[in-house]
Amino acid sequence: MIEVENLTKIYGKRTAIESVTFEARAGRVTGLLGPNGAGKSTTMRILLGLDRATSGRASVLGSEYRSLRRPLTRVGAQFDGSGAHRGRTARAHLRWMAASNGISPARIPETLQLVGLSDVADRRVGTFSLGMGQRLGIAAALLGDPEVVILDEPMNGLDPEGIRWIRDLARSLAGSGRTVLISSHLMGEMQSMADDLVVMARGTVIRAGAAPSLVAEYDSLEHAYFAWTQGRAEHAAGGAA
Ligand SMILES: Nc1ncnc2c1ncn2[C@@H]1O[C@H](COP(=O)(O)OP(=O)(O)OP(=O)(O)O)[C@@H](O)[C@H]1O
Repeated sequence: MIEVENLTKIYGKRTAIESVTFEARAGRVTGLLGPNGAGKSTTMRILLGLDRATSGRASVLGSEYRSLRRPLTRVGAQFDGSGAHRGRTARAHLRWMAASNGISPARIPETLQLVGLSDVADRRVGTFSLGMGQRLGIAAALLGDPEVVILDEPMNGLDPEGIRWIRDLARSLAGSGRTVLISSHLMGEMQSMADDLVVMARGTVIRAGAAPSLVAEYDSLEHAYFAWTQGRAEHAAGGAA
């Protein structure tokens, strides 16, 4: 369970997010959507204790992330690719993460298998494709077998097979009772993956709720998304002057 309540973050004179409120529930995939600059990453960073809120509250499993004990066994997050050192192998990266978080080494081969990296586990991360790097980031998120999984643009750089894999993974994580929060710009994928949606624009939540009812009056999530966010992107799309 993720609860975000009246969350506001101000950087200098810039309000990145304002009074953001939503929940992501256990057993469901919650899709976080919004144009560039909407505040999705800021919200996720605060949820993960990587940044402090100016005001408001963000809790995971009933506590602030920073106060969770052995957080990687409670909350797994993939943010900005894998974050692994380029000179390390995938296995060594996971070994280091497991050792520094009290996670059983037995989880390393299991997780490598789960993300499809067993065959390249002993290659240096610097030789990985974008998609392999994404898979390693997801492996790190799942290593501690957490109850809450947060994925920021996990489909970036993945081929169609990889995208389908993420969709199935998200569904199976939610199917086993986990809370899954995913941000993405891929509307077709979000439509087939998300039970609930949180749509942000210019730092605020403009729609939140069960995906089927939010999208009901539109042909697709993509149509709905454009109707909701029209004129609310931080930067207007370039056109002829
Ligand atoms: N460290 C920072 N200092 C100043 N402004 C920031 C900082 N981080 C984010 N912002 C601003 O806060 C707003 C929200 O940015 P954020 O990265 O959270 O959006 P986003 O929805 O994740 O966008 P994207 O889809 O491009 O990743 C933007 O206007 C951004 O410029």
